[in-house]
Amino acid sequence: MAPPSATTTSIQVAVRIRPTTTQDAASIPPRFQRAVVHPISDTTVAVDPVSAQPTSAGAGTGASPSSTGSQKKQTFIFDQVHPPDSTQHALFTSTAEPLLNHFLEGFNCTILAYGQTSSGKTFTMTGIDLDADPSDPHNGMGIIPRAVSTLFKRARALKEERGNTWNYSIKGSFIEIYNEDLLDLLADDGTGARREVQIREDKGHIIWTGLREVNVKNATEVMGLIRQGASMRRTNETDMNAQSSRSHAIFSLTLTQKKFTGSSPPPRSSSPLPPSGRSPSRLARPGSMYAPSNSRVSSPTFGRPGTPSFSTAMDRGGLRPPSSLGQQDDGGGEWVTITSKFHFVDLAGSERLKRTAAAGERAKEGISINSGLLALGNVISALGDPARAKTNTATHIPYRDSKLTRLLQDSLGGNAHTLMIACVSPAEWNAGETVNTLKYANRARNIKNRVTLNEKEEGWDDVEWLQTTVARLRKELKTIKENGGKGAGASTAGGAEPVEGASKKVLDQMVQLQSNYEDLRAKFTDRTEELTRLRRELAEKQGQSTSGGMNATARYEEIVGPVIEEYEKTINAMEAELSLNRAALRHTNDLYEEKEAELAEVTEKSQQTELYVDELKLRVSKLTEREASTEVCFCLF
Ligand SMILES: Nc1ncnc2c1ncn2[C@@H]1O[C@H](COP(=O)(O)OP(=O)(O)OP(=O)(O)O)[C@@H](O)[C@H]1O
Repeated sequence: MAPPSATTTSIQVAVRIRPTTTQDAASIPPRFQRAVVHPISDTTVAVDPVSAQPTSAGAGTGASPSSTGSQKKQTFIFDQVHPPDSTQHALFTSTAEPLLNHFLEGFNCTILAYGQTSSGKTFTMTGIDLDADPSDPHNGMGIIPRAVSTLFKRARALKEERGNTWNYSIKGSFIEIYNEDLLDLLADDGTGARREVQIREDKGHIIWTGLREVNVKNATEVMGLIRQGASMRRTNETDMNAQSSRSHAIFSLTLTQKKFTGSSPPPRSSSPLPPSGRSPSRLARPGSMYAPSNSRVSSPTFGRPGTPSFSTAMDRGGLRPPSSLGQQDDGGGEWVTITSKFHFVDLAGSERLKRTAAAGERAKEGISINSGLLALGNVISALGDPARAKTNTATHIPYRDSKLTRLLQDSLGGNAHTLMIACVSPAEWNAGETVNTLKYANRARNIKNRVTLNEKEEGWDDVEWLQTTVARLRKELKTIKENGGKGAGASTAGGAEPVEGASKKVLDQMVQLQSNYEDLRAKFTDRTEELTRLRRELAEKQGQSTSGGMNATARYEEIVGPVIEEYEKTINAMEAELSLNRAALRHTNDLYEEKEAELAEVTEKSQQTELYVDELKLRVSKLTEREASTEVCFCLF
């Protein structure tokens, strides 16, 4: 269920009609080369009647044309229609650019290029002239490079405007689905082997695990990743496209923003990400901002559930030993993390195997591509079913029928602003596929997504943050120890060791608790996932039972029912244990604070003693001076 703050938004659909290409001239029989797809307005496209029923292939392909023909002109309405002469820049500004605003606000976004083989999907998403200037409106760069360049420009401007109350980091990943295998296009272990990526579901949200996410600092670095991934992607020559994509590819950007919510600006040292090259400050968190760039990670869940806030601890000075802070955090606020994902999806083209003259491996690829697209079509059909929208009933959506639909679950009917670009060829030869594409795209317009801001306060549920905090505290304790219990930067005369020892003990306890907490959470997630799966299967069986098979369903219920019950019990127990664990962590944190306060007190006393000693020393030297001058006077008399 979407959180109450979620808003409903429809999937936007833009159609792009590509111009006639030289490949068309070479591969399409001349009499079927005429353009039959025309924009009627900015939002309407028409497909002319295909009167002549082409029967022979010509052009040496030996294949049949795609269309069985239509005697009527067909028109379709979309959110946008782009004619063959629309430039890459114009397409970008009207489709991707507005989505970048949502992305920067913290919403997930997806752009999906859909269409038959050779309809211009890769040209639209990636384009050509990849070494050119992405801000130049005249070159052939596609949506991804332009979006990346714009994103960094905007992020830099925001940084300048907001100063140290806001920080960001960006990561890129690139995967492909090839023959139903999900592979990491950026994984490079030197062996040339491709790494598999897994899909998990956590409380209804899709998580991709095992993929390499690379920290990127500028558009040039992102372009490097795109080139690297594109070179790994399976492409091949078919009769219809000299460089046909044989896999579905998804390039993703993850934007992590840290926002300070206090009324007054946070102290410089509490900024989680230094603007440039500075080493992380002592309050830097979470670790992901500084994660080694080649780390293998799990993607963040979309719309993580609310967590008990850690703000109270932070407000009280939290885990910061005041003795080593050096400055006060009197901003009275807290850091909030906003994570958003932008998926750029370039699907492999739907194709008629006969027409692309596919055989052997090519045919296998084609079948796999088509089955993924078929599953996508079924998901779009189910989600876009007008009856479903009207009655608001929960229909079964067959996301699990393919890796592609599973991956895109959040983008289709889930938590994302999604734009589909339906790419079509203008030629009569392709009219059948074009009409199919337009029908699917039209149906996709009915799909409603529920978008919500992926915002969370740093807190007890944020393992990454807890880890960084513990690491930081350890470092600080070490500093205190090295300074002989004086605290970082303080000059005291010792006396803090016993308190420091106690403080360390509490900290160790906290680390232990945190690790237990993590284990427990992982188990909890697994059980919940299993339970969701069982429930869904049961619901499916129940759904099927209306069309017969009552006995089988009853038997299934008999078997699965107790298992579900058992899982529910375990999950309840785990939830209780998790909350106990959180309470223990909180309690330990309070203890830690107490010890830290004691340490600060001892440190302060030591400082006062030192001052007192200095004062005494001064008095002694003054007295000595006075005595000496008295002696001189005696001599004079
Ligand atoms: N808008 C356009 N302007 C100029 N050329 C285009 C345009 N769209 C596509 N093309 C050209 O058409 C050919 C096929 O395009 P592209 O490879 O992008 O198709 P595709 O849909 O990705 O195909 P596949 O599914 O087989 O990978 C390419 O040579 C491309 O440069």
